[in-house]
Amino acid sequence: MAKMFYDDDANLSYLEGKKVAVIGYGSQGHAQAQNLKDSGVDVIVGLRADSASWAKAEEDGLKVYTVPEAAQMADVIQILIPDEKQAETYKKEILPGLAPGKALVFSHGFNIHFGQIKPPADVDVFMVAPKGPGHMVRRLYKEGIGIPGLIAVHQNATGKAMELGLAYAKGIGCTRAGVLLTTFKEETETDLFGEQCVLCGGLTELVRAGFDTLVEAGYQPESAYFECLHELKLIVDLMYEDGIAGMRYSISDTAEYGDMVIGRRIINEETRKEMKKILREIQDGSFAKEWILENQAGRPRYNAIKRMDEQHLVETVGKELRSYMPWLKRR
Ligand SMILES: NC(=O)C1=CN([C@@H]2O[C@H](COP(=O)(O)OP(=O)(O)OC[C@H]3O[C@@H](n4cnc5c(N)ncnc54)[C@H](OP(=O)(O)O)[C@@H]3O)[C@@H](O)[C@H]2O)C=CC1
Ligand SMILES: CC[C@](O)(C(C)=O)C(=O)O
Ligand SMILES: [Mg+2]
Ligand SMILES: [Mg+2]
Repeated sequence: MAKMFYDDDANLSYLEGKKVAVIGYGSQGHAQAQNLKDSGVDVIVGLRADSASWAKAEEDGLKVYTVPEAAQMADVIQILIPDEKQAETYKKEILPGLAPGKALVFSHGFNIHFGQIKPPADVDVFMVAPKGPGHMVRRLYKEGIGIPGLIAVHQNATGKAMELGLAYAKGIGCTRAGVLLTTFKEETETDLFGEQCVLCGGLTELVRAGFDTLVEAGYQPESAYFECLHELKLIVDLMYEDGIAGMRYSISDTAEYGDMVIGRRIINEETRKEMKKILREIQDGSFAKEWILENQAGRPRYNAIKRMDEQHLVETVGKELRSYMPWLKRR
């Protein structure tokens, strides 16, 4: 039976008298640091001395230090810089600031699970992983809404790692929606699988393929954009609120028949077989190895595909259409 934790299961007092350093002020860093601050936690931010984010974090009312200073000062150190940069920064700038009884925190298990970071045995190591993008972690917290999270303890040196982790999860708003007890292995593997096959890779490729098919058949790109990208959010909102069956309640019977019968031709046995293969590559470490090597080589594949995708017609048409929708929130 899955173990879930909610607001009443978490006590912020475990963070009382402790200083939390959030290392990095990107997607998750800015969200978690500000949510913790608004929850009354004593939080500082650790950045590179020449960081472009330094002034932004200060404007947001946070005290900023270099990474080694923040690691030295804090009792709880949350590493929120990109996964591929964490191991080096940890070794050079965070490890020297660790001391027995301190806590090291992650929002994704990549570096612990794949053995890139091996913390000393006398510190707590836990993960609080929001199941949502950082900008939504912040936006929804301000609206009084929570984003679900995962919690896992890798090392419990103090005997209080779980309590501290739950306090942290409450501080960033996750216990409002529910925090699931998991392991670093389960979080790492499911998170990588989800972002590759469904949430990001599967979705963006599906949108572009649908858009391209319509445009190549001579339909207006604007029509293809509304159909394959814009309306996706509205359909997903219904699934988010009420599941797949709930979404089907709102669409026409014609759409529902197409959903049930034609959808299976798009995501077919071959696709499911490929998903299983991708999962195996995540589980056996091949994907992690590939990503680490891609970074060591200066990201040639990442940069080339990113450049190409940014120039796709779906982006240029979408940019123009969205400029007439002033209600769309800007990051
Ligand atoms: N993005 C998300 O929504 C989610 C992310 N996660 C996990 O959270 C962690 C952080 O991811 P994310 O928020 O996307 O990261 P970002 O790419 O947004 O992090 C950028 C921040 O990291 C800083 N940074 C980059 N390199 C260094 C370095 N060498 N030394 C110091 N600071 C550095 C940047 O500094 P500067 O400002 O100077 O450029 C910036 O502040 C990862 O483990 C990720 O898997 C988990 C759930 C969701
Ligand atoms: C879906 C991508 C994600 O796993 C996330 C926002 O949860 C990430 O790594 O950014
Ligand atoms: Mg991820
Ligand atoms: Mg994720």
